[in-house]
Amino acid sequence: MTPPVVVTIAATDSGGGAGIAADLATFAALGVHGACVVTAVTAQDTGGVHAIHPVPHEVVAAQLDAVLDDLDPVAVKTGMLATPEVVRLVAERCADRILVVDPVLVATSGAVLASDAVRQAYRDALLPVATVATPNEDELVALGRPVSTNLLVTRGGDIPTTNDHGTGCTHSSALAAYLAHGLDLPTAAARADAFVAGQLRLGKDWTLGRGRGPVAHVHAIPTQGAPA
Ligand SMILES: Nc1ncnc2c1ncn2[C@@H]1O[C@H](COP(=O)(O)OP(=O)(O)OP(=O)(O)O)[C@@H](O)[C@H]1O
Ligand SMILES: Cc1ncc(CO)c(N)n1
Repeated sequence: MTPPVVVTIAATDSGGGAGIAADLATFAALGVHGACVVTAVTAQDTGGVHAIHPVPHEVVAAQLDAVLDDLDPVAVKTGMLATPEVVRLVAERCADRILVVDPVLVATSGAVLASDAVRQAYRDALLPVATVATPNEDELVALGRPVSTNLLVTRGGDIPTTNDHGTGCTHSSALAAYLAHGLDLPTAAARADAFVAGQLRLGKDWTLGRGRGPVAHVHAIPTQGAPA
């Protein structure tokens, strides 16, 4: 059976925990084909965000045109959009699809990932056309109320771990994947919570990097067959 297509519009994380890496790993795990539109390149590790380099607007638009035209994704998930122009572009081009907006404004590390103009564009243009938005509590405050869309406010959880970098991206991607498979919003939301919890449990004792490690993006680590 041909899998549904979901496109993530987001930035890279050189540490592999958040952003596009998290999104594509989650899509693959949940049986959807993932396409990706890269909005920015970040220099990032388990300690924080060191640099952000936005991709030129026309290159973002060209990626989005290519994917929408050829692969016809049933669902779109947005992560870090980097500029107000890209926020508006997504609102214009993707309003007729399942649209999961993770308004990436503030990372768990506290790093500020968006300007005031980006925030304003979310409020004016993108949130009103979203199927659902998944701000964390800091982002909800930053967006200000009221926001006119279905809101699924994310907040940590009860699994004790410091390996939680990328949980927000993983959660919103899982939500988009389950919606793409046809589940209703409450069921998709419950499954997305369970998926993230399972991945957090898998990686809770890992020692990757010196800071807040990535949420697990693998599924089972083979004990046999690795090169000696
Ligand atoms: N410690 C935890 N135990 C169980 N579930 C968790 C935990 N941390 C996160 N989650 C799940 O992941 C979802 C997203 O987490 P959170 O709100 O912390 O993301 P975030 O702040 O956007 O993360 P990031 O900026 O690192 O991507 C939560 O709503 C919850 O379902
Ligand atoms: C690229 C990227 N997207 C999203 C987040 C939010 O955690 C992050 N830290 N980095």
